Amino acid sequence: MTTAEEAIKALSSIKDSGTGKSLLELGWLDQIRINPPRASVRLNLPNFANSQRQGIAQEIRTYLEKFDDIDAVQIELANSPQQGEIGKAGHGEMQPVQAINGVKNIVAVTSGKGGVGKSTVAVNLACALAQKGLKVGLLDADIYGPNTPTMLGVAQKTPEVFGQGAEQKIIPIESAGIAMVSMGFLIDEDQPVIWRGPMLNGIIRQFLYQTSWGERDVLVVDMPPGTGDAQLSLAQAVPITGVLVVTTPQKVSLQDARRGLAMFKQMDIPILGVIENMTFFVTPDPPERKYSLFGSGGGEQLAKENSVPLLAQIPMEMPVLEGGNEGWPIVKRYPDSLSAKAFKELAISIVKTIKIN
Ligand SMILES: Nc1ncnc2c1ncn2[C@@H]1O[C@H](COP(=O)(O)OP(=O)(O)OP(=O)(O)O)[C@@H](O)[C@H]1O
Repeated sequence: MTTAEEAIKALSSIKDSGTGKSLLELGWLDQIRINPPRASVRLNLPNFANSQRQGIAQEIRTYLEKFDDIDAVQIELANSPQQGEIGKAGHGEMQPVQAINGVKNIVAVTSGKGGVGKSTVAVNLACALAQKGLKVGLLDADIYGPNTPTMLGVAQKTPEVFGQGAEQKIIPIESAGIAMVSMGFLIDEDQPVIWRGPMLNGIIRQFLYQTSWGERDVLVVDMPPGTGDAQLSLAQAVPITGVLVVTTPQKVSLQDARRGLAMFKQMDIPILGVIENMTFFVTPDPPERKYSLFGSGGGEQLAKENSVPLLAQIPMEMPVLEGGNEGWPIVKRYPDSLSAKAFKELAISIVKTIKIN
């Protein structure tokens, strides 16, 4: 007669497709009862693994039905305390955040509102960090506007994938000394995409764990704007070193940025600081004049309210936009411009804050 020990041994070869770790090791197999011809298994999956539920259940059935005396396998779901809760997923007592092998720091670039320059900041910060000799990765998790491939001039490329099943790995695209992967490589830019929570979870986890990142001092993550499933998925999956909140100076942008910042704060994830973009407009023709097109003081106010530093004020300059369109980030194209200098100073602050040598 099949024993519980034999069943556990058989099930120990089922792995989480994200980390490659066994379900037993992860504590996702909560209870196993063997009473031939019946067997029952209780799963205790964290929210982010819900997209794998059906696949895991199928694998459990396949393994247990191989025993001659078992022909009915029941799968139950444990009531996970994490269900639906925006809790202390990142740094508190809740299980399980899993680091990415070889990745020392994860910095998420976020904003409350779209179009404030989050991707521009993520790309230029990544470039400026790489220019300082750091090993940098960039994960573009912006499902609604994955435009970092365009900004880095690699929109036509497709990353290679090797291996099979849970062992599959994505090879990041190399550009400007950065290893990057993007939602933009997977979806058609011109087609609207409706992402449901579990799908989004699965894809973000694949990008995190099934990318061959190698050794990285920093992985910069360009988040979608807002406070949705993508933010939650990231926060529940990996230990985030800190978050950078991008805003423009005006009040309407600030209100959204406040919400974005509050979400990460609520999850106990450190806020590294605020970045104010488009602080003033610099005319392309001399004499150099500065125009505060969007008012002033917004970034400073947000930083003060939350007792975090205002890490950078990035001017609005035509070459930033041109560089973005042409796939040639400003820190590389015009390293002496005011914006490039601001991005480089930002990189220095980040290196100091997260203590990378
Ligand atoms: N400092 C700047 N000076 C000039 N243009 C800028 C600046 N920052 C961003 N832009 C331009 O503004 C546009 C929006 O920027 P970006 O795509 O970085 O914003 P986003 O917040 O990531 O947007 P989304 O929410 O769509 O992802 C881009 O065309 C970009 O080149």
